[in-house]
Amino acid sequence: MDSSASASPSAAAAADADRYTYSPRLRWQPEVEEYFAAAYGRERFARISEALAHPSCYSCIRVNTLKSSADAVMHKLMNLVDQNGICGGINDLEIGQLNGVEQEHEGSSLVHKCPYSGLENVLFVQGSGPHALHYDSQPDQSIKEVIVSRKCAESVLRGAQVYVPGVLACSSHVEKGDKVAVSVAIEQPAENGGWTVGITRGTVLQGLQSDAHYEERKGLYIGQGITAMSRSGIFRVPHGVAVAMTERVYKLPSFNDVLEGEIFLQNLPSVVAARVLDPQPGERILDMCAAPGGKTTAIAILMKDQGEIVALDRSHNKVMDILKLAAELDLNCIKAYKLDALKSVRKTNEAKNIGMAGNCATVTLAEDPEPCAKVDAEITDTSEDSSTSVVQTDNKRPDDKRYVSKADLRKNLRQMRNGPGRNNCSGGRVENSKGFLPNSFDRVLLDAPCSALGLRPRLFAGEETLESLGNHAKYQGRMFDQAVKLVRPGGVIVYST
Ligand SMILES: C[S@@+](CC[C@H](N)C(=O)[O-])C[C@H]1O[C@@H](n2cnc3c(N)ncnc32)[C@H](O)[C@@H]1O
Repeated sequence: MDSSASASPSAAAAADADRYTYSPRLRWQPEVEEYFAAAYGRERFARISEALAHPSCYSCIRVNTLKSSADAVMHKLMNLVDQNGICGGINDLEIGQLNGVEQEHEGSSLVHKCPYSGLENVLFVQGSGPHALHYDSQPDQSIKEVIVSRKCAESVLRGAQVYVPGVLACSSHVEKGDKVAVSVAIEQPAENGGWTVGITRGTVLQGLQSDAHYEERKGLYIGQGITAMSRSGIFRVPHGVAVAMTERVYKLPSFNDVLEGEIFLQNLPSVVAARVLDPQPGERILDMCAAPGGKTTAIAILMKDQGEIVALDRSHNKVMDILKLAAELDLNCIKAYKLDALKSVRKTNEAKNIGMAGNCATVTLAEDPEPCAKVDAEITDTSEDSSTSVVQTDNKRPDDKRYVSKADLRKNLRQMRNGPGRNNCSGGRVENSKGFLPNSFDRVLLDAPCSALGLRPRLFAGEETLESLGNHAKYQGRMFDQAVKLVRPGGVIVYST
């Protein structure tokens, strides 16, 4: 490289070996680091912190047992590994090293059944890493490079390709088909006491020490790949693969479009949460923070798609995600609604006023000619208390767009008695819910939103302060109060985070 041109070849090689490695150090707010070091012990927290910056070396797959069996899927996955190497191009030699012996069939050694009782629907597919990589360069030429965002790098470490929006900077003169080293730009302390990435998208790299964040990227190389477009293309087109990874620090299975509808990639603790809830066919279940629906669909499958799962999320688009996933897995017992879980207990006097027998007053009716998303926006924008503004109509002006007539409410009630009909399918629509009566669910899953500090790999943890961590706990506590009210006496609540 230019920067080491004046050094001896062996010194330059040593500097390169040091530079082109993956040895990230997770950054925390100093107060948070101190807090955890005191809580866990300094050494243990250092180990936790180091482990968080690396991905898990296996993928966990939940089988949709309504469509297939664990044995059948295991067989198919083994064949796929043998035929296509879904494990990101692990070659025979590495497979042999991974298992200590030369393997004739990769699949049988890489796909395993979960050994824990009650989790017979779970399979593990083994990946490998970290691998020490050799980054190629032409004699007398600097290595061509691409710098990606942290989020992009976290996905690449889990097996994804580099997509266009994730690229921050690129060497000059990169053409389609060039081999590039891929590194990641991570937030650094800023002068104002905050954090900054400090690279403007489109920055040109010269392979010099004067390049953007040259020093800081030492030890942050996640692999090597072939560019799928030129430098100008990467910064011109809105989407698509920018770099197809050929060598990775971590080789993990990629399940893009593999056995769609038959399998779902899910972390083991999430599978366990649904299992512990132990839902029974025919029951009424509430999943309070449900998107994108991983646990909701696990629950539906455990219930053999019989009964009712009410899946809530406060985000319109995320409710759409739940509906899409349910459709993909062919599950019909899931009803997803947009609702702030902090307001999921319906006020009982309101229910009496409108003679509600059930619990769900969907604001948007099947016959409503306006897309629900529009109604959502109106409600969210105009009222702090979005869940109550719609039905308390008596004091509303007739021209108020949020006004819902008694006829509408009666229609709504009829609809509830008769079932959701076509309105239950996604079709781009999302229904609002008014909340639910106390004691009205057999089981409640509260998978509360959290700091996500335990999600691996995590390359930066500086955004959380002690105050924000404390606030998560308060928010979670308020949700738990709602869950307690909604479960029937003798019912079950599972709290997971
Ligand atoms: C941990 S994720 C849930 C993951 C989900 N249970 C699964 O297994 O796929 C937390 C979810 O809570 C939602 N959320 C956050 N605050 C909420 C609130 N007040 N009411 C409803 N949903 C909320 C977020 O939109 C996010 O989708």
